Amino acid sequence: MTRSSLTTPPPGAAAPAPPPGAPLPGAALGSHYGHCFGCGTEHPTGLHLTARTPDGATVEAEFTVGEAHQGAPKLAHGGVLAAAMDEVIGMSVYLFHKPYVTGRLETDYLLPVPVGTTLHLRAWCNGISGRKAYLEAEGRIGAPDGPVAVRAAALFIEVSMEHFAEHGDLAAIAAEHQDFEVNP
Ligand SMILES: CCCCCCCC/C=C\CCCCCCCC(=O)SCCNC(=O)CCNC(=O)[C@H](O)C(C)(C)COP(=O)(O)OP(=O)(O)OC[C@H]1O[C@@H](n2cnc3c(N)ncnc32)[C@H](O)[C@@H]1OP(=O)(O)O
Repeated sequence: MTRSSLTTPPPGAAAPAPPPGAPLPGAALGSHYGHCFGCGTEHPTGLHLTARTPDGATVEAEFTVGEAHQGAPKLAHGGVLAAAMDEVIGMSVYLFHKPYVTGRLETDYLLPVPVGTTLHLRAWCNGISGRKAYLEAEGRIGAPDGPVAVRAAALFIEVSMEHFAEHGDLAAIAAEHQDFEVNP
């Protein structure tokens, strides 16, 4: 992965162990919000990612490229692929049960991804330092060990739940998100 210093963890930044109550190895992760473009089941043209954690520390998901996701004819739009990376990375940092948002997302596009392709996504954390989480993801064509089409490195920043309250309904977020303390 070609990455900048901004998405490279500083020396000594390690990924913490999942906290008590974090999803167990093998657990499905579900959608964090029905209208989310990445994982929402109510979104008409979203990515509809379904994810699980094989080991409690990484996230795996699949995304099948549809007609609604084209950039060039019959090829996935690069921004849509970046959204898939953003989503699966967001799910992986959510394993630590704190709210984070994307600060920076760097993406390498290695292969074109045709409509109809199922991308096998994987994301993991390379380290956390203060409010900054350093994460990485890849998308492989057709199978978990297929050719790598997309790679991403990201810096996510921990925020308070009030970050979401300014524009959204915190009570509704809390109702969907039993895992998060609204007033920690
Ligand atoms: C819906 C409800 C959900 C509720 C619960 C969540 C559960 C989730 C579960 C499952 C997730 C599934 C996946 C979700 C979807 C994927 C995630 C997205 O797409 S998120 C949307 C896109 N991102 C934004 O909209 C951020 C917009 N930006 C901001 O709000 C601010 O800029 C923010 C919060 C990122 C930082 O602002 P500051 O004021 O809090 O903090 P400052 O001091 O500026 O930064 C802190 C440190 O981070 C560095 N930093 C910040 N941004 C940086 C950047 N872009 N590049 C490099 N460094 C950056 C700064 O230099 C600073 O570092 P130094 O402490 O000084 O060392």
